[in-house]
Parts: sequence; C-alpha cells; structure tokens
Amino acid sequence: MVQYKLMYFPVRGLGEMARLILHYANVPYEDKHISFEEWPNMKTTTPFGQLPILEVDGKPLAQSFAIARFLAREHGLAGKDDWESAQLDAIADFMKDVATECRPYFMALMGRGEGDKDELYNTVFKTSMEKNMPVLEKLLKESGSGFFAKSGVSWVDFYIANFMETFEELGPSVMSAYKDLLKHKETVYALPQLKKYLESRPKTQF
Ligand SMILES: N[C@@H](CCC(=O)N[C@@H](CS)C(=O)NCC(=O)O)C(=O)O
Repeated sequence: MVQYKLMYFPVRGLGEMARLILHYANVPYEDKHISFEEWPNMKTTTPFGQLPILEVDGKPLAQSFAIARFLAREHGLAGKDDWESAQLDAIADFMKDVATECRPYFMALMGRGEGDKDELYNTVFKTSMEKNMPVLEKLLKESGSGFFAKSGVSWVDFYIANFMETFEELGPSVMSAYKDLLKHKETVYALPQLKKYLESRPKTQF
C-alpha cells in the first residue's frame, strides 16, 4: 500500500485540498503539522522552500495544485475524462486568480501586509467577491449536478468549498448574496466520506 505523508502548517490553507481528497477516498495518510517554529530549519530541505509537500513512499511532491491533481487522478476525483478534467482545471485556476486578487486583504488580516484591513475589505475583498462569485455561481448552475463537474464531485469542489468557508467567515454580509455557492459548500461538507474528518479537524481562520 502506498504511504502518504502530507506536511503543511497547522491551518487549512493550501494543504486542505489534499487532506479532503485523502479523507474522501478513505486513504490512510500521515497529516504532519509543521509548526511555524520548526519551519525555518526545514525550509531549505524542501524542493521550493515552501509547504505543502506530499511524500509518496518517501518521495517528495511539492506545489499544492500538483499534489491535488495527482491525488485526484489517483483516487477518481479528477473528472470523468480529459475534457472534464481540463474544465475543472480551468475553474480551479480561476479560483486561484481570485485568491491572488484577495491576497492583500488576507495579508493585512494576518498582520503581515501593508494597508488598512477595513479599507482593503471594501477595495479588495468585497470588490473581488462581487466580480467573481457570480461567475462561479453560473458555472455551478450550468453543471446541473450540484458540483462543478457534470459527472459529480471532484477535487475542485473541495478547493472551492474550503475557500467559501473562509470567505463566508470574513464577509458574511457580502457572501449572503451567493446562496448557491454557500449551498454548494454545505453539500460538500455533508458528504458522508468527509463527516468524521470535518468534525474532528481544528478550527482555523484560513
Ligand atoms: N505555489 C505554492 C505556494 C506555497 C506557499 O505559498 N506556501 C506557503 C504557505 S501557504 C509557505 O510555505 N510559506 C512559508 C515560506 O515561504 O517560507 C503552492 O501552491 O504550494
């Protein structure tokens, strides 16, 4: 049996896609949380000086999207064929652009960026949600399955639901306009395969 070890900080962040895929697929893995204190010593030993890293039988794979796509392909969560898989990739890449757009606000919230967080809430976060969430809602509606792929649940549902949790917490009044996305998150979080993990994982802001 393949041995998986996921190394990431003790937050959801870029590690959560992999965790959700592995739990959904009921694959045992070691979920190694690297503390911010131990990270500087480890940094130079990693391929790109960043986490997450997935060790597969002791061999490291870096980059959260490479990890998620690899695990999704291995465990049947990457779409039903190459075309659907590519459509899912496009949605994930769009979502990644949204996250990049919101980064100045996230950094200010974590006390690591420049600018006033209340101002950035309006100029960055709210503006980005109003521009981008309707695009995601349209895609969800077009799929018709309740998930982003017509064929059903995929890794991209996990990626987006994870963000919706954060977005909803940061801006409940803005996000209340996007009922289909909030419902999608609830649908993903109600999957029986994820129930135990979601109930037991630590609560984190990101
Ligand atoms: N493109 C990378 C970005 C990884 C990344 O930004 N990781 C951050 C945590 S979310 C990190 O390792 N920060 C510590 C550092 O750069 O020293 C991915 O998707 O995995």
